[in-house]
Amino acid sequence: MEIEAPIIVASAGEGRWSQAGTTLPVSNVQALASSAGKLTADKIKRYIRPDIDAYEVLSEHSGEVPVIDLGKLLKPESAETEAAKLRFACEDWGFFQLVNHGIPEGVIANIKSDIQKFFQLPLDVKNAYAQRVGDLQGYGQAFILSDEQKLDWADMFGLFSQPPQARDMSYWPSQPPTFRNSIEEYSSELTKLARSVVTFIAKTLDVDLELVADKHVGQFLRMNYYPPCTSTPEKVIGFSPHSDGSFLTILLEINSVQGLQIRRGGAWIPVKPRADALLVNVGDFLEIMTNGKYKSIEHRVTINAHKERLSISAFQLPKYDGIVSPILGRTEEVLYKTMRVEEYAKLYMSNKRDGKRTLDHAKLSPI
Ligand SMILES: O=C(O)CCC(=O)C(=O)O
Ligand SMILES: [Fe+2]
Repeated sequence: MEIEAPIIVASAGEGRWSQAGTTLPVSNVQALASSAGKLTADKIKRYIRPDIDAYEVLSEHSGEVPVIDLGKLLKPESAETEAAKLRFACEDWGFFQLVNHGIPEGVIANIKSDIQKFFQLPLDVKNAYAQRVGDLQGYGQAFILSDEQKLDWADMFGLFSQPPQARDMSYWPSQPPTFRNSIEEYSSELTKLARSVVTFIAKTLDVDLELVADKHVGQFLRMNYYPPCTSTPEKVIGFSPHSDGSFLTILLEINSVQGLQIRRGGAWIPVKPRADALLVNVGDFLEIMTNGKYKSIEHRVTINAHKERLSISAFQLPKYDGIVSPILGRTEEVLYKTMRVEEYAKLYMSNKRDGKRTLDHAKLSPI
């Protein structure tokens, strides 16, 4: 089996956002994982992370991730209490489970089923899709740690899906046959949902709604596939620690396999997947805009010895030629620089994703 094929990572669509990063050719991990017998020490070496245990994992707190009910935010009698919870979630956790989100069950079921089918396609078929969009560049997946190239145990496929006028479905895989339709429906539902969440977040900030809501204009969707790793799963990472280079991210955990962990108080808290929720997190741009009041929290994905894990991330993005500035810092000490979105995006793509490096660049006095 050919395992040195390029990773399924690509992006296309919304003009200049797609020029910010480069795709690095790395091995397809799903194929590598299924060649278990041939998974030699040498092959697995690039995936081993000696620092994986640097911080404690506190599983007993995994049920504490805040839960926000969109239905309650929409009802006048419960809106105020729920908005207070939303403010706390953004300030204190940077993450929340969104329930009663209103996305039709059928839309979720279709995207889940089609993404699972997509990753079951033969490697050469998936690679053909990746190569088709490859020259338009995308997210890389290799990390340079102490002179040695380290890789994440994941395959990814990502494309811009919004704004609608920039959406070109022909870049999306046409297999399974219902895939493009599922993506289109999910993407447009998510765009509506993101606007509503952004509006509620803006209300919690006590600033001109337009200042915040206008910042969210585009969406990048990325499917993530983490194969099981029968050899040393505890030393291999699915997704290196990072914070998201987005305004907000909305995550659907496709097959409810645990793996995502979020940084809190110097430890990692595993997130318990909830089939009835979407997981929302504050991204770097929102942290900058709120002058650090709302936190873009570091997170990572661990992997499983026996079960594959699938997810789809929807990054809500600001205008590429816009500016991001700490609008809430006017009456207090300003902690972040005013930056061009393009400048930040290029910095983000060029950095290894070890924690909050890119955000540190945006701080006036980096810690
Ligand atoms: O797969 C996950 O649960 C998280 C993926 C993630 O952190 C990302 O796409 O930025
Ligand atoms: Fe992330």
